[in-house]
Amino acid sequence: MTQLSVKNLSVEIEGKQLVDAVLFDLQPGEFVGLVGPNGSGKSTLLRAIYRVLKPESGRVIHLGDDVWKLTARDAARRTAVVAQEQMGEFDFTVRELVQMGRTPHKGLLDGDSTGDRDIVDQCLEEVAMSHCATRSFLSLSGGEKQRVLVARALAQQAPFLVLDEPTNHLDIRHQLELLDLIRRLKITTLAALHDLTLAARYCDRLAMMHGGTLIAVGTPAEVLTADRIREAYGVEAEISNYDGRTRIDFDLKR
Ligand SMILES: Nc1ncnc2c1ncn2[C@@H]1O[C@H](COP(=O)(O)OP(=O)(O)OP(=O)(O)O)[C@@H](O)[C@H]1O
Repeated sequence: MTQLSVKNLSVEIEGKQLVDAVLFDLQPGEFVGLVGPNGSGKSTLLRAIYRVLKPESGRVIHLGDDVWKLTARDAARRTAVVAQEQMGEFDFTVRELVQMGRTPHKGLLDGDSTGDRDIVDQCLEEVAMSHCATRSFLSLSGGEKQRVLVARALAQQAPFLVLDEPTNHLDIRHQLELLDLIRRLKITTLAALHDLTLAARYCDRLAMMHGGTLIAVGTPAEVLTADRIREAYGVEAEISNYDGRTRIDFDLKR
């Protein structure tokens, strides 16, 4: 069964078409990278998928149900999100913040069970942040905050993960570790990514946006061609394959 179907999704804000009739499917366990230049509509598309921005038309079907018709609680059980503007202003400890990921699974008056605590511990461990469990979230560095937000999303144990530039703020080691973790967990994931080389290496498929439309969906090798990179990003690209890994050299001019 297809896990997620995005059907002719269009988003308009103040009369501007930001996402135009986007159509694609995600299969269970797939890691799909959403790529495209600044302002191409990646975050807007993701917001419509995780129910923050109501689409003008089209539908988002998750496991057979229209996500816009689910209750907020049901939606949170199905989709975990690491968004860009989620850093928050209220101060919690790292552990409290990750515990919030368990909320959709609990009743109004339920405390934290041992099971919940174990899940929180394990998620902090996954992102190598256990040593900061009692620290104030606001005192963390940008990259540490990002990893805690990933831990919170993992603690939600939703079958679908949406990440908006999850490697933002991360140093190279933590970028590799995070992408590796997502691959290992085999949760169906849609992630906006800027680094095309890393996207090619870790994603099963890529979806490329340009000017609000999806211009290509396919394997990294199918999507990342010099012509398409020129069309979307306005740069020249030389693509090579070294030991089965895609390498891309970029240039402003040929
Ligand atoms: N609330 C809004 N009102 C008006 N324009 C908006 C609004 N939100 C986004 N836009 C515009 O829509 C376009 C797409 O923005 P979006 O954030 O989806 O792009 P993106 O591909 O995620 O970009 P980036 O790579 O820079 O994060 C941009 O031109 C942006 O300025």
